[in-house]
Amino acid sequence: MTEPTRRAAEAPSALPTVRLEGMTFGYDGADPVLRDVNLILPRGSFHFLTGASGAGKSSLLKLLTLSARPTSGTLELFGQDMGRLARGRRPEFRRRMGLVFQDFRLLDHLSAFDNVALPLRLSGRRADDYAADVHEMLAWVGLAEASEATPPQLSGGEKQRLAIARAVINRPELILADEPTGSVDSAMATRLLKLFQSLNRLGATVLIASHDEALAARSGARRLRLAKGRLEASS
Ligand SMILES: Nc1ncnc2c1ncn2[C@@H]1O[C@H](COP(=O)(O)OP(=O)(O)OP(=O)(O)O)[C@@H](O)[C@H]1O
Repeated sequence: MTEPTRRAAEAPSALPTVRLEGMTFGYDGADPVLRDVNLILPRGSFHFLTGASGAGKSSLLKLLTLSARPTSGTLELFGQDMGRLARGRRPEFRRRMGLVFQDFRLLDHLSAFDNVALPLRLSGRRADDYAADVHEMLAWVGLAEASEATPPQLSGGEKQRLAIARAVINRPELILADEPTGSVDSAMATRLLKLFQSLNRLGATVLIASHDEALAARSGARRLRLAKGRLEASS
């Protein structure tokens, strides 16, 4: 099976895809779970974010996906200050991201094919134009035979692979993935890592949050580590 064929992303720009400065975040007035986080993800970079359970990895991703707002500090995405962004413009920025959630968030009433096709349909592409791309992506994540199955008919690992296929089908500029290999065996984890690496080579900025230190080490990606809400570069 060949790697997915994709057009190269836009030309690089000097502005980083993500810039966080002095960011602190706590849930509903509780003690901060993230403290004074400074982070720059240059355009086209690939980072792994590791850290113990409860360290704040998912919380950091929630901030980057605009699902939560920092208590203090600055968040810039694609060169724009999110603190000044009108609420109604958030979907516009989210559409530039491919999101892989820990709980998958698939649409149970749609087939695997239609789950993956959804972002393409929403962006106005026609079914006869995108069908081959969807089948190619399903094949890449090992779900060629399951295109008509609905998520409840799939195993945990298959759902995870489907969620990844849906997140990246639209060639997002920024891929944010929360434990994207937590439900698959190590051979599939390596295969999914290759998918993220090939999308990164085509220009996507990638941040993967994972417990899997061994996969992070094998990835060759830059490493970030959260410990008790504080971010440190680990290599
Ligand atoms: N919705 C919430 N409301 C209140 N506290 C929360 C909420 N979500 C997470 N927390 C708390 O924030 C802290 C960081 O949690 P978070 O889920 O970000 O960690 P994590 O590193 O992603 O953990 P894991 O690897 O287990 O997914 C934890 O102490 C957690 O209990």
